[in-house]
Amino acid sequence: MSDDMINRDAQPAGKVLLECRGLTRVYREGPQDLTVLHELDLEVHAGERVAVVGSSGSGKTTLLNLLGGLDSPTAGEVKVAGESLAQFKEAALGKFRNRHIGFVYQFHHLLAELTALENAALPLIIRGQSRKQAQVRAREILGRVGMAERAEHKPGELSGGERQRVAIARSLITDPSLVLMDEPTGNLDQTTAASILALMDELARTTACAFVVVTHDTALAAHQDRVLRLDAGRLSAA
Ligand SMILES: Nc1ncnc2c1ncn2[C@@H]1O[C@H](COP(=O)(O)OP(=O)(O)OP(=O)(O)O)[C@@H](O)[C@H]1O
Repeated sequence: MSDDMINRDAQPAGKVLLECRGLTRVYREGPQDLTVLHELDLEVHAGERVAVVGSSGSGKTTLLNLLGGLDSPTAGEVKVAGESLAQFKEAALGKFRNRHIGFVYQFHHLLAELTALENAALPLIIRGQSRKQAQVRAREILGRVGMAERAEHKPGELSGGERQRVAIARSLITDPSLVLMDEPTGNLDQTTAASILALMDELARTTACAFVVVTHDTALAAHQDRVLRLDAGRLSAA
């Protein structure tokens, strides 16, 4: 058995980092209710990587938003690191997110007027670190996603894949315990996508960071420890 397989087998024994019980999201639009997630249960362990696949409109982004506290469930509960997200008021939730959760959005959400370095450093500055300290760490993490040479460029001067790599660096800079990714390799060529996968592997192994990755990329999904399919509001093994 390779070292890689030994590590993968060991991961589910880690503590439960993310827990959802009876998670339900109903959109009330006009006369008809749209139930996108229906009493969904999910557990993700520290160091585990889970892919969520499903057809367009099946509710993958809705699920990710609930897991990260960007949206509130109609019913049910999300716990991250043992804490129920529902207990937090907005400012406290923001702090909790900054401490525990990294996001990579489908559309990277970088700030246009900041350089790649400044964008990647931002979560640490929000957390109260000095600009200088934050930028040293940002330079390091940009190096890990192959973006050291482009650190001084603004998003408008970068390609789609380069912007995505900056967004990934920004999501990882706080050493989060949970990273939520919406189509992280959507814009990337195979080589860059492979380097992102390698980085995720290393982080899951060395920092016990857990990943929930929404994707249509079958190679990316197959690379995760578990693949779940979202269909008719429920999750099942794919
Ligand atoms: N704010 C909203 N109000 C009403 N309906 C919504 C809202 N957001 C999403 N929906 C609907 O909920 C369903 C799930 O949307 P969601 O974006 O979660 O799907 P998805 O699986 O991420 O899709 P895709 O793969 O196309 O990105 C869709 O039918 C969508 O139209």
